[in-house]
Amino acid sequence: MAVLVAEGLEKTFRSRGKTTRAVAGVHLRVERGEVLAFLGPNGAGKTTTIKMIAGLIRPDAGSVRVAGRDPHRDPWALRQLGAVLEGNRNVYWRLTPLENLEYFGVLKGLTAASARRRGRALLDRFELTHKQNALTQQLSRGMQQKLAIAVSLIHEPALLLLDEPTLGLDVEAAETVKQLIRELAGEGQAIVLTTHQLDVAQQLSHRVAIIREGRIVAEDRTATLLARFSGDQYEIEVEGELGEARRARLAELGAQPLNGRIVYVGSPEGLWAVLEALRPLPVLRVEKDRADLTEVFLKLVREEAHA
Ligand SMILES: Nc1ncnc2c1ncn2[C@@H]1O[C@H](COP(=O)(O)OP(=O)(O)OP(=O)(O)O)[C@@H](O)[C@H]1O
Repeated sequence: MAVLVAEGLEKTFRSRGKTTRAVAGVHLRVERGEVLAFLGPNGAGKTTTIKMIAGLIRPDAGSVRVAGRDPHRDPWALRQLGAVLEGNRNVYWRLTPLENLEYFGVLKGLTAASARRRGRALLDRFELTHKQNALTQQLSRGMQQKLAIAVSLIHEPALLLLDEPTLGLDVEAAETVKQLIRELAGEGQAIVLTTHQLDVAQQLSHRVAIIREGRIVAEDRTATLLARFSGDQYEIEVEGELGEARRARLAELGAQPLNGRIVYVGSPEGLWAVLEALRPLPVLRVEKDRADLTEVFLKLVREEAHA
């Protein structure tokens, strides 16, 4: 069973005579152990969607099921959610990390003893034990972010919602948080990740959903989406002189020598013909042009804009 199933979500805001259709029929699905990167330009409807999933905004239409139940009707479903939204404001700066974990654990329905036990285990796991009695405001930003994630996991939720988990962190802290997210997913945690850092989304996500003007414009496995947008261009590097005859043959096949490389645009079968024509020159490198998530994102968002 999918941990999150959101279907046909819609939300229109009306304020001071202005109507904004923030979310216009969004479907999302996340399985156990899966990281879904939920991406979109500013104002696309991400936060509104996430808040509907988290039970914070009631949808005008559509449904949300977390571990099979509706967080808008069922407190049990709400307890299946953990969230770090809008920075790390889900922690109290004047409490210590352990106090934060105990406080939020009890708030989520754990007994004081089990909140403390689980809090200690999370501090250990997130390598924060040495800071358990320091004030949270005295921790580094990376440590505060790790604590925010630990707090969101105190009640062992089925679904974790993470908004910009690496924003503002230095390279090392960001790597630690990314590694943590990978490990959590590896242990079966279902995660929805919203971020404008597309490299982070590419590194962490199994699936990507891109929203624009309230609608999902692409939803697929990250690898599939990248492959779909990767070009048919190959670069080949060989050692030695090509010679006249070989150059002519390459031209027939649609391959062009360019700055010491051979550039070929075409099918994989055609590539074999090009390699055959290069025989017996030693091949140093064959590389396919690969799209990254930033290119995919920009193409999709622009494509839609022109549609
Ligand atoms: N409470 C509200 N009242 C009126 N309009 C709102 C409200 N919340 C959001 N909106 C509008 O709904 C649209 C979607 O906003 P939302 O915050 O969901 O976008 P987002 O994708 O999270 O953007 P960002 O990446 O900038 O955070 C925007 O046009 C926004 O101005």
